[in-house]
Amino acid sequence: MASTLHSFASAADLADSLADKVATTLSAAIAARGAASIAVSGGSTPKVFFQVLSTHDIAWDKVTITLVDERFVPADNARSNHLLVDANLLQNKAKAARFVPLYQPAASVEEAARLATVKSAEIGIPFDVVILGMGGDGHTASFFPGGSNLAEALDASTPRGIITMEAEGAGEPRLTFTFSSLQDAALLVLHIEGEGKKDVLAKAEGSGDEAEMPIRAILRRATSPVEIYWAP
Ligand SMILES: O=C1O[C@H](COP(=O)(O)O)[C@@H](O)[C@H](O)[C@H]1O
Repeated sequence: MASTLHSFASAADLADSLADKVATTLSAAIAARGAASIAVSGGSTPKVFFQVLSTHDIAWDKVTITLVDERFVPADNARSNHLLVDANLLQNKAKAARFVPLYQPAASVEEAARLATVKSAEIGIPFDVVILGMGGDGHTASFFPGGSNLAEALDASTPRGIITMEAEGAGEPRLTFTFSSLQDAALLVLHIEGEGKKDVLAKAEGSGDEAEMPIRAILRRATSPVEIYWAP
């Protein structure tokens, strides 16, 4: 499916525009079905966008928020994506939203993935909005190059849900929605910032294996168009 690049003069401009687009999409879903869903990324990039989105006038009590991926760490760990969402998105008007965490306090990451899959199945499919990020190594969600379950995660026939991922560049074991869960969102966004990420994107758009740069799976095979939001 095609992708469209939306470039902005600053990260603040990007955050305003992306928050407007997401708010409009969520509100349209609520008008049509009485509910809306959004899966967001962690990392350093989405913080300002989260803060702006949290102030939008949406029927947040009808919105379910989850994460595209998470570290196998509790929500009070400084590296938790849940913590980032709590501090920046589940604030202001968005406090009324329901949050479905991927981390579960289970004995193993595999058991946590199983429990998270059960809990996330209550969220309607497909997602109304998915916001992906991208690492400098071309990973997105927790689809890491060299990841322990990368082939399964990227296989379009792997069922919707959460699987585990371990990789050298990932730090802790990870929990990630599969490619099949994310690729058909009504609004599928790749949010990246900085010249370095633009270079990584250009490389990913070239030829080469998906396993080397897993973002290629989204760019090449997502059934929804990929809206790329970039600022320097
Ligand atoms: O590990 C992760 O990193 C990516 C990118 O993060 P950034 O700090 O370069 O913005 C993120 O999309 C993913 O959700 C996160 O778990």
